[in-house]
Amino acid sequence: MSVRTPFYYYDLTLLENTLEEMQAAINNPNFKVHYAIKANAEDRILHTIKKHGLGADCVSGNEIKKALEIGFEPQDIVLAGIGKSDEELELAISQGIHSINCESIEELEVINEIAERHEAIASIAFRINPNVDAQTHHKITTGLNENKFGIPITELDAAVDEILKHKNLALKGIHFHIGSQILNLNPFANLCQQANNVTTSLKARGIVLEHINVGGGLGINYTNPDSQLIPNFVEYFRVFEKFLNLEEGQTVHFELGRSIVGQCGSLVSKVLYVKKGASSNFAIIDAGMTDLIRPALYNAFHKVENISKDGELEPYHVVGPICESSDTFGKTELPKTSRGDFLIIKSAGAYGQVLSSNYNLRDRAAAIYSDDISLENYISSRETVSELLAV
Ligand SMILES: Cc1ncc(COP(=O)(O)O)c(C=O)c1O
Ligand SMILES: N[C@@H](CCCC[NH3+])C(=O)O
Repeated sequence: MSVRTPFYYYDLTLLENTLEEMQAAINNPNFKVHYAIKANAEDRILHTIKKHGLGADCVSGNEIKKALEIGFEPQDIVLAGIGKSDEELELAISQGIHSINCESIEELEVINEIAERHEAIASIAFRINPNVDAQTHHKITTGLNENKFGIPITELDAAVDEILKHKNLALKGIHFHIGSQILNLNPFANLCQQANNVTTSLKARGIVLEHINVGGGLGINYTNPDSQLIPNFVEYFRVFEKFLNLEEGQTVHFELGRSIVGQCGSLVSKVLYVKKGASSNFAIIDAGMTDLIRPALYNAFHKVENISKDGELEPYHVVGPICESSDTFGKTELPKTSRGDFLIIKSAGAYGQVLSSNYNLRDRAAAIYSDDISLENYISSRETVSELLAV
């Protein structure tokens, strides 16, 4: 198999197991998960997810097109985004997707105009900013007043007044998404409380919604991934079972991304050079921030392992080849590492490959899948440096 490093390696068995465990954790037939395509949009990943009965949460017209191409039914697709273009709204309305999550009162006018042109009634869910602290990294917090997302909860009444004026819009649901990589479940309980306040006040106006969309956000274990390859979905869904007040027949939508695909992907790279540094040696690898930007963007930690060597651990600063000082995968301990060793950067299945770029005019990393070749076979078939350089 001739795939040049760096490449993404996806363990499809782990993905299948994660999906099975997630579906088994759902006790309520009215709970439905839409996978957040933004986390990983590789065809084989999407086909696997679709096979397990999930819907698709999209944030652009191209994500809708991709979802349709994979075979997701329009009724299983939702669209969010604070800046949807007219073309994206046209696509969503002409395809008759399940709902458009509307993020501002200003957007309603535009959606109505497009729906009218299509002689359609657009199904709307208001994305509400609940001002709930997700207790995660500030750059991936989305549900605080200071964040750009959603309609402030204080403006909900005005938004309802506005939607009722438009004959081509139907208010079907509400939507929230408070942030990502959330490990403490309390914020989700707080979110339920806010959702209950909203449904109560809408009910007082005679409006009973078809669905409540609580977004995504469940985090994964980056520090010690092997100790928890599959997140605790049981506890996660239990929060919503316990705290969300539902009307008969009301459905609850979830938009999970990271918790489904995060642990099944690794970035596989090769050590190019080991050079002496001031406090520890630099292990310079052929993967960089163009392949996985999370460490540079959020100081995110991803566990790095040398899968070519065993032995006593030494400190290394693992860095990429890009001309940016933020192009680092952090300081860690590895067995004595040398040129040609394979290093894997773990937990890279979500917001990894999708966020890659070709800065420095670098090639983008390809993907290989566990059912094409196991990682062990791939590595052992390329043992010498000359073979490595020949791929
Ligand atoms: C609206 C919306 N839904 C769902 C998600 C998926 O979040 P996560 O990957 O944390 O589950 C995101 C990303 O944070 C989002 O912005
Ligand atoms: N890109 C972020 C998550 C953002 C999710 C999109 N709202 C990350 O890697 O953690």
